[in-house]
Amino acid sequence: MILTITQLNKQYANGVHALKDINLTIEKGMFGLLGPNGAGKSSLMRTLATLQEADSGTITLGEINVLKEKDEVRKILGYLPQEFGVYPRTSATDLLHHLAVLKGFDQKKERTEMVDYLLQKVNLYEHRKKAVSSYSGGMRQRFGIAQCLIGSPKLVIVDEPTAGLDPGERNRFYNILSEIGEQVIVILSTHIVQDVRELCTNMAIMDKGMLLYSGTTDNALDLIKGKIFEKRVDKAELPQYQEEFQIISNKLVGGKPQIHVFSESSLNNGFIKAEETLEDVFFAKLNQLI
Ligand SMILES: Nc1ncnc2c1ncn2[C@@H]1O[C@H](COP(=O)(O)OP(=O)(O)OP(=O)(O)O)[C@@H](O)[C@H]1O
Repeated sequence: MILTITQLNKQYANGVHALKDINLTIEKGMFGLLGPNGAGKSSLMRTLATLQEADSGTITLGEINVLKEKDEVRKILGYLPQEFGVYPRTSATDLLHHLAVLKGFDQKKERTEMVDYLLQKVNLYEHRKKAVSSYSGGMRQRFGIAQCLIGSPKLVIVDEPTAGLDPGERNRFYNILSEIGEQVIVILSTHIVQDVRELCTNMAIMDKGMLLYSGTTDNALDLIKGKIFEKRVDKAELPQYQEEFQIISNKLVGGKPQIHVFSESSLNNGFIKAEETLEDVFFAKLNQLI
């Protein structure tokens, strides 16, 4: 099944043009959608999840016209929004049963098998009787994945799923997601570049409602190959470097700024060639250097 987005536009009543002529084709596997805050990622995700209307354009998922046949989409959609509410004092098992009933699973035996399977899949089976509202952030996100897998969706959308998770929980979450990505389309919307590098073969970069890149993560890295140089500098020297060079990132390493500079030609004076990262591509694209 292939998801095809064509000339998609959305402008909110306050005038913000959140989606500008978006064209994107997404196949089975993990797809990373990267963009800074306000780029339009959630607007796109919500439109795909049939939760809001577009002004113009088309979206097809296999044979389904997503913008028109919303019920058909919902049958094969799993959506994990940025924030999801849970009922207080309701156990994971009860909540999954409740959500499965809402999705039309009215046979208790079949539903119980599915709920148990999902709880095992996300490693929450031993915590199934605890209230979801008492779960840690990571457990809650794993529960979120379980609820979005009810009914074996063909399209899974997860919006900023790893914010606030510690490294161990993030890894567990990654592993579950990439397993799902072997079978269906998974769209991971995030501003965390590392999430995309580790999980996704294909990706897109969005900013201010526009699509700046779509393709493989490897091809994205090729765009800046040999053009990124790094140097550790003193804090006081930073403004001077900012004036002289195209600094695309600036991180503290051992308390000293380490700058990444984009340059078409080789740089000397203490600069060394950096190993290109997706973060460099991201910032180079946002700064319209490539
Ligand atoms: N319902 C709305 N009404 C008006 N403007 C909105 C609405 N939802 C989003 N926006 C605006 O549209 C733009 C895109 O927002 P969106 O939430 O899609 O971006 P995002 O990339 O998901 O950002 P974030 O990571 O912060 O959620 C922003 O400028 C935002 O303020």
